[in-house]
Amino acid sequence: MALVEIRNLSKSFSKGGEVISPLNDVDLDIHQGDFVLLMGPSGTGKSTLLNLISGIDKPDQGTIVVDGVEVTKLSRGKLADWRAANLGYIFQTHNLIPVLTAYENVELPTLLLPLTSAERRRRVELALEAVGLSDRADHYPRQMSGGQEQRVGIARAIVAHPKVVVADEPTGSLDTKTSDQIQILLQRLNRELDITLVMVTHDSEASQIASRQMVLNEGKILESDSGHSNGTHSGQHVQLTGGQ
Ligand SMILES: Nc1ncnc2c1ncn2[C@@H]1O[C@H](COP(=O)(O)OP(=O)(O)OP(=O)(O)O)[C@@H](O)[C@H]1O
Repeated sequence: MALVEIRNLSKSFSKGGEVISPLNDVDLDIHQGDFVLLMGPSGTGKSTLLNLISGIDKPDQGTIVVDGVEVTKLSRGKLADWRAANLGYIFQTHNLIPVLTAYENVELPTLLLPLTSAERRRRVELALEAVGLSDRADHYPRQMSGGQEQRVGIARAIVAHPKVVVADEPTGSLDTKTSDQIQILLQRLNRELDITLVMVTHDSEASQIASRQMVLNEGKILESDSGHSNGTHSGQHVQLTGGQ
């Protein structure tokens, strides 16, 4: 069984008296450990698909099942709980809270989970370590570079140990060098922590780091076979579980 099963998914919007249908009867299976790249021209529904997978928006038709839970059926209240425990979201602009430190920004999502304070601290420390920012825990966003801020955004997305992490153009606001570093970090998190990732990008070079590559156009998803196989990584392994 796939980790994410999308069936007959359709979504339309009314815009200026016109109906736009970015997703039209879409089927897609995403498996545990996949790193899916979602590409396509502007306005073709890539963000719409991420918002449906993460339960931020509801489809007009179709179902999304994540690890056996039909997300498209959950009530608003249940969706918030489900999202806190199962879904990580990496934004293009990291959306960090400026008056909180890196540690506090990463800790935020864990406050919604039933964790002891010791377990919460352990998870935040491991997430910061996974993105290479343990030494910046007490820094505020204004004291960090754009790349470091995005690392905090990534730590925040993985701290709850979500089943799926979606990323909407996570390198879209970064320079080429920083963007490459963030992509390599995402690849490591995918390979070493087995984090399932769905990433929207306009950067065709990102096909180097993903295991599957898809293009969304005219309401449909087409998968190309140019993604890289998700082999075992031989480098030093990071971990989110603290070895337990
Ligand atoms: N809430 C909304 N109300 C009306 N139209 C919407 C809404 N959300 C998205 N759309 C429209 O749906 C289409 C798909 O939008 P979406 O943001 O998913 O595209 P995208 O592929 O992510 O684009 P980009 O690459 O530019 O970010 C666009 O025409 C957009 O204007």
